[in-house]
Amino acid sequence: MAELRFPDGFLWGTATASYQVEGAVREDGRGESIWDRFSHTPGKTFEGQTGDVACDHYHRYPEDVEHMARMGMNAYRFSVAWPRIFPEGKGPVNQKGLDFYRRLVDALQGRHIQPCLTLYHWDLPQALQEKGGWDNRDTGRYFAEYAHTLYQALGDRVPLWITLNEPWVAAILGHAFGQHAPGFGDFPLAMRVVHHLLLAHGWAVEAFRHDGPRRAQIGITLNLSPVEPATGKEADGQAADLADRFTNRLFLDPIFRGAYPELPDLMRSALPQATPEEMERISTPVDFLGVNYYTRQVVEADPQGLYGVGMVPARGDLTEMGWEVYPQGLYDLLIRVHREYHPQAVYVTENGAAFADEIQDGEVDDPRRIAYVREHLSRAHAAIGAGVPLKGYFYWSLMDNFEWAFGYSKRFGLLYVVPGSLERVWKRSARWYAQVAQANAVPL
Ligand SMILES: N=[N+]=NCCCCNC(=O)[C@@H]1[C@H]2[C@H](O)[C@@H](O)[C@H](O)[C@@H](CO)[C@@H]12
Repeated sequence: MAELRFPDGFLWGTATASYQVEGAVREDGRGESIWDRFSHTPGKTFEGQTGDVACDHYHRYPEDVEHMARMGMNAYRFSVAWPRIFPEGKGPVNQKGLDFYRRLVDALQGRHIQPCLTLYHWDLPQALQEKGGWDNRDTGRYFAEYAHTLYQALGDRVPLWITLNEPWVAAILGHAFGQHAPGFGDFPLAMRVVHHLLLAHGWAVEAFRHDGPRRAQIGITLNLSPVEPATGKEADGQAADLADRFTNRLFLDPIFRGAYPELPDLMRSALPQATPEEMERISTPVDFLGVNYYTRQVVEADPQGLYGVGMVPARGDLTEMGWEVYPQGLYDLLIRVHREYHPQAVYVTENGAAFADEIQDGEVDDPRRIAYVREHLSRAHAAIGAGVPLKGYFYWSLMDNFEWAFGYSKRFGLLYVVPGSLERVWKRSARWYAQVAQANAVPL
C-alpha cells in the first residue's frame, strides 16, 4: 500500500494546555489565573463557560496517558499552570502543584512518551496581573524564576521545553482586541506586551543555558500563518506584506535576527525603545522553533481596515472555527521559515481542526478530521523532503477541551469528551492517527 514514511525517531504526539484541560482550579493550593478571572466575567465566554472543571485532567491524567500510550504516541505536549507552582506568581513554591507535574511526567515516562513542556500557555497568575501583568517588566523576571524552578524540578526528565505559546495571541488578542484574558483593548499596551513577552522568553532561555538541564532543548512556539494578497494588485501586495510583518515577523525577526521588522510609524512608535542588550537577550539562540499552523490569511488593501489591511473572509472548505482548510499553507510556511530564519530544528507543536462531531451509539465518525490531518501530514512530509529539519508533529488536541472564548462549543480533539461524565471516546481519527504513529508513516 502506498504510504509516506517519516524519518526514524520522528515524534508523534498530541498537545493540550493547562487551563483548557486540567480543571481543579482551587485544588492543592493553585492560585487564580487571568483566565479564571476572565472566564468568570459575564459576557466574555460562550454561555459563560469556564475552565473550572474542563476535562478534569488534573485527576484523570493516568487514564489520559493510557489513551496516548494505546495510540502509540511517543510524545505529549502539555503546559504547566504557573499559578499551581507560584499561586501569587512569585514567592514560596507550592510543592503540591509541582508534585502534580512530577506525577504526570512519571506517568508519561512509564509509557515511553516524551514530555514536551510549555512554560506559559496564557494562564498568568492573577496576582501578577494586579501588578500590571505583562505591561510590567518585572513579570518577565518572575517568569524566569518560575522557569528556573521547573528546570530544577523536572529538567532531567523533560527533553523539550517551550518558553511561550503564541505570544502574538497573548499580546494582541489579550491586550489589543480584548477577546482573550486579561481583556484589554489598548494597542500601545499590546505592543509593550509584545516586547515584554519577548524579554521574558530571553530571560528564560538565558536561565536555561546558565543552569538548566544539560541534554534538554528549549524553544518557543509561534502561531504562524502564510499571508496571501487577494489579487495581484500592488496595494493588496503591500497589505499582505504589512500583515506578514505584524503577525509572523513581529516575533520571528526579534528571535532569529535580533531586530524588529520595519513597521508603520504608528505601530513602531508603540513598541518600547529596545536597547541593543535587550535585543541580544531576546535573540539568545534557541534549539528549535515550534510552529502552530491552522490556516492561511488572505488580505486586501482596505482603507477601513486596521492599518489599511482588510481580512478577506475565508471561503471553501471551512472548519467550525471558520478557518479555511489549506494544507498547502503548512508546506509554504515551513519552507519559508527554513529558508529565511534557519531554525536548527522545527516541530509542528499544533495543527488540528474543529468539526461538528456527533456521537452515535458510542461512535464518532469524523472523516473530515482524518482528511485534514492526512493532507497536512503529506505537506509536512514534502517539507522534510525539501530539507526542513522537521522533527515532530503534535496534533491539537488530544481531547475536546475549553476552547477559550468559545468555551466547549468547539471540538478539536481526537478523543470526544462526553459532557457531564467527561468520558473519553475515541473518534475514528484517533484510530487513524494511532496507525500513523505506530507505522511512522501516513497511508495514502
Ligand atoms: N485574529 N486572530 N486570529 C488569531 C489566530 C490564532 C488562532 N488560534 C490559535 O492559534 C490557537 C492555538 C492555541 O495554542 C490553543 O490553545 C487553541 O486551543 C488552538 C485552537 O484555537 C489554537
